[in-house]
Amino acid sequence: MKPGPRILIVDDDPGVLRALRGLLGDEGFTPVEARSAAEAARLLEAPDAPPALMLLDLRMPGETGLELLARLPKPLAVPVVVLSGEASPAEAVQALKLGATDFVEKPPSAERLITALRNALALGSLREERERLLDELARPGHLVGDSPAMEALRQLIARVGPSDTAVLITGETGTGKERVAQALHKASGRKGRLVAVNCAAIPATLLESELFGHERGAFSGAVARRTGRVEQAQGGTLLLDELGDMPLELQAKLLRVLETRQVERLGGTLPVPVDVRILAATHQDLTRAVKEGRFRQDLFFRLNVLPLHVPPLRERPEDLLPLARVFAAEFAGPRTPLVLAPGAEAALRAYPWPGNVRELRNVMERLNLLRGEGPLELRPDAVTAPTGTPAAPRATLGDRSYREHVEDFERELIRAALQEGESIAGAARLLQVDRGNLYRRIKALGLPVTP
Ligand SMILES: Nc1ncnc2c1ncn2[C@@H]1O[C@H](COP(=O)(O)OP(=O)(O)OP(=O)(O)O)[C@@H](O)[C@H]1O
Repeated sequence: MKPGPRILIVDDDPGVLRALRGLLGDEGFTPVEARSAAEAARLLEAPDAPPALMLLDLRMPGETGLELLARLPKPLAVPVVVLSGEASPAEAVQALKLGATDFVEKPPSAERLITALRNALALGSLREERERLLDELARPGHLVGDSPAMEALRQLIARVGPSDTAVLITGETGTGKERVAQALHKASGRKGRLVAVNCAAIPATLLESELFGHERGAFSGAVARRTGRVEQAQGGTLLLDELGDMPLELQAKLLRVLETRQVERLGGTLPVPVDVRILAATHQDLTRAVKEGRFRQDLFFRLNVLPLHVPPLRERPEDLLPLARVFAAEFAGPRTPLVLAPGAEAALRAYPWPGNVRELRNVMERLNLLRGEGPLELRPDAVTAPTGTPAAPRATLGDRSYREHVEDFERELIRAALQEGESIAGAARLLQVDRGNLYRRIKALGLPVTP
């Protein structure tokens, strides 16, 4: 039989140790004993068999339980249940503040003690699970997901990452193109930074100097010399996000940089050699843009050497739960597991996710904000609720705020403009607003960029 979890019992009283040893052994735990705080500290650090939990007496001669808790690194490496007896309630509260999970009065009732130990162990493994998930999310370029499509993407990234060739990353809005770019940069082993430029968010008039930099006095307002993003990515990777929105004349300049591997700052005379790997991302159909004369064919060929497509989330349902779990871990507190209500997984699969992974992340964030005490429960209505279909305006707000009503209206207006204008630039023209501002509103409202 597999030995049960190791419980480190810390008490100076041999009688108590003996009684606890018997009780815990009977319950299937593996007791380990320490008669002083110093001995406990040593056992906690044992690299081969660290205990799963520490049951700690507060009153001990020499270093007390509280003193030991105070000096252990935080967060505590193992859950701690304290035994308070002669110790005052104030000391027990102090122990909880120092990170103990629970306290049990001495002499403990067997039932109360075993429940406390089991709860603390369950909490400990939840914490570990959360740490693991957060770790997964924070690892730069790590792609979460169990679908065959994600696995294929990971393999492709490992293969093409180390080359210097340009990569064109395509996929709907929010599918994770930027995350794929981070993965490619990491796999490239290039020493420099990954610098991202969003070609749709920067006004067309500023994009050139943003990319290529300028010399002092190159234009009115150029009060100092500025290096462009291409140069900032020296030795690293430049991600041109929303490339389909780059104005035609800049496309020509970009092509020159790709061919000559040199940039010319605005107002500058000497070209600067650059060693930069170019990645481009777009949700647009560039072949169509080429046909319609909005995108240069030569640049398209140059960038399309290694096309990499990120499929929409609705085509890879196996990724839904792993992603939901990492986002739950990201937003919810350490004691909050994700609980799936009956029908929740089916609802996730049935929903078309027009905003893809970003939308799923928003759903998890909203769920966490609306949660009271208790677990983060994903119910089917979390995704089936109509998103932002505005009710006919009434003079009352109902259960929604003024701001939410206004945002609903804005969402519908922008959605319609995107549909009719066929791109952000087209929608901006229809609405007579600045393209960069419109782009930011689209993101803030959680709308898909794709018409
Ligand atoms: N496989 C994944 N694993 C973990 N996080 C992901 C994954 N895919 C997407 N995300 C997260 O979802 C969000 C949206 O992803 P990202 O910004 O990369 O999408 P995008 O395709 O570049 O969007 P856009 O077209 O709007 O620029 C980000 O918070 C990103 O970290």
